Amino acid sequence: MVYWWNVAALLRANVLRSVLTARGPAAARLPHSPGESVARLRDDVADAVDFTDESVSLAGTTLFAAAALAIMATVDPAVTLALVVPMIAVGVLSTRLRRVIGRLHRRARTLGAAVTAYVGEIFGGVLAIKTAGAEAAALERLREHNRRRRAAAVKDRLATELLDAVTGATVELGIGLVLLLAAPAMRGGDFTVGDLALFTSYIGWLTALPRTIGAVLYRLPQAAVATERLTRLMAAHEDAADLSAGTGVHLRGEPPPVAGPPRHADPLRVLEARGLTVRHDGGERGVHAVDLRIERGSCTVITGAVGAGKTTLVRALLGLLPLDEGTITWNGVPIDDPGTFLVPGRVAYAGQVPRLFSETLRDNLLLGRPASDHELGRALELAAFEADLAGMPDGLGTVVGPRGVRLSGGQVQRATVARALVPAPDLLVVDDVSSALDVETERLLWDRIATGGPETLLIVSHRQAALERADQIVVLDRGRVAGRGRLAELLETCPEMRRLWSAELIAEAEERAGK
Ligand SMILES: Nc1ncnc2c1ncn2[C@@H]1O[C@H](COP(=O)(O)OP(=O)(O)OP(=O)(O)O)[C@@H](O)[C@H]1O
Repeated sequence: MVYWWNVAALLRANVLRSVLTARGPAAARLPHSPGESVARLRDDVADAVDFTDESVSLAGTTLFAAAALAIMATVDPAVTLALVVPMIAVGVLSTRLRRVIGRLHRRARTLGAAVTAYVGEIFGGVLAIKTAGAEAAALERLREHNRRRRAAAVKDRLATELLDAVTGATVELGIGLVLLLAAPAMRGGDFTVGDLALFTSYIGWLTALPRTIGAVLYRLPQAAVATERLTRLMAAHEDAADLSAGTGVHLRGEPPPVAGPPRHADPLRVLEARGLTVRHDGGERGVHAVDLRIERGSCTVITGAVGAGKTTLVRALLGLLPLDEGTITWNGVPIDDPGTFLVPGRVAYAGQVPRLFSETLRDNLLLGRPASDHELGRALELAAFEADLAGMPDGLGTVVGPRGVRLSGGQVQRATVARALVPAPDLLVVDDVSSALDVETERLLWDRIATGGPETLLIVSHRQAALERADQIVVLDRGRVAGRGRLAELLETCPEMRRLWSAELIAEAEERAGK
């Protein structure tokens, strides 16, 4: 049991290590639904470990069976040979059925993961389903997913049980054969009662062999499917050897302390991107040939209409999305893998959709890194969170609930910004926080960050407070740069900026009037 869980932990840790640290954007490797990834870490890991578990006993069983066979052959070679024949037949049948079982198993796993993914979506969207009155439709869809999964699982199970039954039947067949073949020899006195006792006790060892081989054989295609599905979550250059490599997984006792992000030798002077192009699904949507130059101490604001490509640009720059074209340099030196270079220590990122974990506020800010309460307090103050913290009886020990449900949307958003500020990055990147923050709170946030936060800022925003303080605004329109410069210049030269600005003035005036 300990072996089983240790191997499972090793496989899961290796997949997670690769997802979190391997070069290249992890988003490109993960399936669209988190439920599918979870299903792989649960079911495929179990399949792979079951196979290795069975394989361990194969060596011992083979040794005992070989010894039993040798002893039995010296007593009566003919009867012994007759016992070997059905075992070979089982071996041949197993080999034949392997491909079929592999196909059926792959289908069962895919449909099983679809059910998990859909249940995950239902839990994530309970409110949306209820407000749309779509409970019946959602449940019917779940039933349909389940029906398909059940049909595939029954076929998969039938095939494996059939093979198991056939291998099991060879034991009974073997005993019958010994009785049948040894009867004449016993009558003639050549096969003694002692020989019969020896054969019937050894037959167990002998028949354990096809049973074990059968178990290994029918688990082999399942393990192959599982290994393939797990390695597909890992970086492109990693394979089954990396999946099972002993990479120092800590299995017993207290885990060692996590080191904070390293301070890098070459602090930011200028981060430059040229010709950044991302085509979502190979089409027009995304960003096209965007240049960006971010100098130390500057505030750059990316703005544009809904769907203009702002998030895509930021994520492409940070290596979170695969680039179709473009180069990125740090102080003039090309970065060949932004995903592992533009990370805490150099850059911190607060995404548009904030993610908190079901832990305390302190753990959410630290994420395992070392930092004093004083440093946390400073980050929270920069993120305009200190008044909220003062109102929390448990302070930094407040448990925020799954995804931070016990906090307001604005608190989750600002806690995420505070988390990005804890490691005091060279460059702070914040994607549109305005959906959860009112105009005044957002203004306070930018004021605080501008006076006491990181020197260099890259902000996605359409708010006046951000646009007015920008040294450089990049206006995106349908994935392309429509204008670049300070607000005053752009209001003169860029029609898209004028349109966005007047829409923003109206929206903020309405918000202040409480509409
Ligand atoms: N993963 C994806 N797959 C396919 N299309 C995508 C994907 N992500 C974004 N898009 C599309 O690319 C375009 C740009 O999206 P993006 O999220 O970058 O815009 P945005 O300016 O950040 O929008 P918003 O203001 O709503 O945040 C949109 O048309 C969007 O539908």
